[in-house]
Amino acid sequence: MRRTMLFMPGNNPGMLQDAAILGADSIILDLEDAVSLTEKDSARILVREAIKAVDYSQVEVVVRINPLDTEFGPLDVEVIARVKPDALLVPKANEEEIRHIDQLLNQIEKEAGFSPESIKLIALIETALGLENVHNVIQASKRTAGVLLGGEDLTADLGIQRTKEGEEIFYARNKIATVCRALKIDAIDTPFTDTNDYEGLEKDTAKAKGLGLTGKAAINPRQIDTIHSVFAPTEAELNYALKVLAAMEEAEREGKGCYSLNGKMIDAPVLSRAKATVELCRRLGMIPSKEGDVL
Ligand SMILES: CC(C)(COP(=O)(O)OP(=O)(O)OC[C@H]1O[C@@H](n2cnc3c(N)ncnc32)[C@H](O)[C@@H]1OP(=O)(O)O)[C@@H](O)C(=O)NCCC(=O)NCCSC(=O)C[C@@](O)(CC(=O)O)C(=O)O
Ligand SMILES: [Mg+2]
Repeated sequence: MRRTMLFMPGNNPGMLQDAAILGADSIILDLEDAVSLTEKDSARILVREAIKAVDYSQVEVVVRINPLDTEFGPLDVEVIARVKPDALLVPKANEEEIRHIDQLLNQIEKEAGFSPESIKLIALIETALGLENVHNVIQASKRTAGVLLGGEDLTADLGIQRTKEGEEIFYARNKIATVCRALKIDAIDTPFTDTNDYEGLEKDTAKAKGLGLTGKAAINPRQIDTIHSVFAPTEAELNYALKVLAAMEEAEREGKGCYSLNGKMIDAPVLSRAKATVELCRRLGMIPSKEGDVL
């Protein structure tokens, strides 16, 4: 699961050291915008050494590289891929760049003796062109495991203002959620940048979830619990899903093909949503995982 992907500057040793125990599903060790030009080389070395030395087995380790057309990008791929992070996050992703990185990784994996395609890619969609081409961007590599929406850069590219309400990124969220769902990969929402506004974060996360995004980037550990709680089904949703499944079992016992719950017909989409809710609750440990324990 990638409910939370926590960004941290790749030049901050303290943050890299503690990153595994903060509770995020993924951590993004950033070599791009959070690191100044003068620190790019030292940050790359620090991130490489952290991946070698720190026990990150509890979290997914993602490294945001610099674009390949900068002097830093190619070296980021070369140096970081050799220590086998779980994934690289590709900023301002476009088709060509994803294809090129895929080829570089093929070569490195072969030389290093890693399994083919063991290093995944996450495409950071933060340009108008990337958004319009998102389907092709994803399909440029079989490694693409998710898309992350970059709201700040995208709105800058569109020449519009970024607001807390986020109406201006409705289309981007919608498009990314739909394409990712169609291609069965994760759709991660842009970070909420006011780290002290928990209510705003909760509303923003709920909006993204409501449109079909499957997780959200974070920029501070204090944001993790709020995001996780929004992405967890509520008690009411779980109870309803359990009732739907119980009604289905009863209908099956009675040989009925069609049945209702509290007067509402239960059809295939309702059933499949109920199964997905129960499955998610099991994965989150909200209910026991053994089949039959609950129903
Ligand atoms: C925001 C702030 C400065 C606040 O600092 P504060 O000091 O007030 O935080 P406090 O809460 O007081 O910290 C309490 C304790 O947590 C530790 N701690 C804090 N943050 C932590 C963290 N992230 N990871 C691990 N540990 C952390 C801290 O070290 C301290 O530890 P300790 O001293 O031991 O108690 C800080 O969080 C921070 O730097 N965040 C990351 C910023 C970043 O990576 N930005 C770039 C990526 S986004 C981006 O690029 C998006 C996009 O691509 C997309 C688009 O386009 O939209 C774009 O282009 O924009
Ligand atoms: Mg950005």
